[in-house]
Amino acid sequence: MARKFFVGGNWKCNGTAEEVKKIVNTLNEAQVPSQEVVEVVVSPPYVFLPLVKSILRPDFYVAAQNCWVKKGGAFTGEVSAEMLVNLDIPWVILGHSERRALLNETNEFVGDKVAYALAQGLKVIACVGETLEQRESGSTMDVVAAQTKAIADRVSNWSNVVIAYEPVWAIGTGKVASPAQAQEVHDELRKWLAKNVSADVAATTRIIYGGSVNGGNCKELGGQADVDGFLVGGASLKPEFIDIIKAAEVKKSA
Ligand SMILES: O=C[C@H](O)COP(=O)(O)O
Repeated sequence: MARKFFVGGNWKCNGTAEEVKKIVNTLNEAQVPSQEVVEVVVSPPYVFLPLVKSILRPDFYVAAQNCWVKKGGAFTGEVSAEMLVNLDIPWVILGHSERRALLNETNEFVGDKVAYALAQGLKVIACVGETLEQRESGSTMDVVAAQTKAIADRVSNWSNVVIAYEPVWAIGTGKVASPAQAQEVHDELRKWLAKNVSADVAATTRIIYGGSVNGGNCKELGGQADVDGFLVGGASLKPEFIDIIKAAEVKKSA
């Protein structure tokens, strides 16, 4: 089964209601490849989820940027996976490096969240990636494997998981991984899945790249054999996000 190109826009903690409407209007008017070619998901801050869902074109989907690790209750400030399901929000981003670093989310905690969200029926964009220090010390694959293992230890059905490889040093820095660097890690990650999960999961799970993706570098990155799309931060707030969605065409002509 071919892996459908996936483009996610992570708006992080940005925007006013007016700005969000403007971004959605731009997306709604864009001519992009069909749903058969590319799956597009945008992830606004929590408070804007219902607004975005209500005005976004029907061939694009919404994602939350996080959710709680277990059933709701006395967890002030958290939003449960069940609430997202209740609002018909299909996707959630979990394990983003900003949350791992700023909110001390461990591999195990992220693994628990992924398993819980999937069990409630959400689809998950699970983020992994190494810091610059880890890359320079040669431990990129050990770090990414440990992050993925914490998920694999808790999840058996991978059909609703997209893995986002996001090297921390490339996020928001303008210092994008080279196509070869991205391909190398994606290939290693796929081999890790084949060895530790199954050949089928390795072949079918989409591994997308994130970190300073923009309208200029998306085609070459997207043309790599094991790069199945992108998780885009800064550029997803700009009209160039449409060019990034269109990069899905590189796989059609490959
Ligand atoms: O989730 C998205 C990533 O953190 C990438 O962000 P960026 O495109 O601004 O580097």
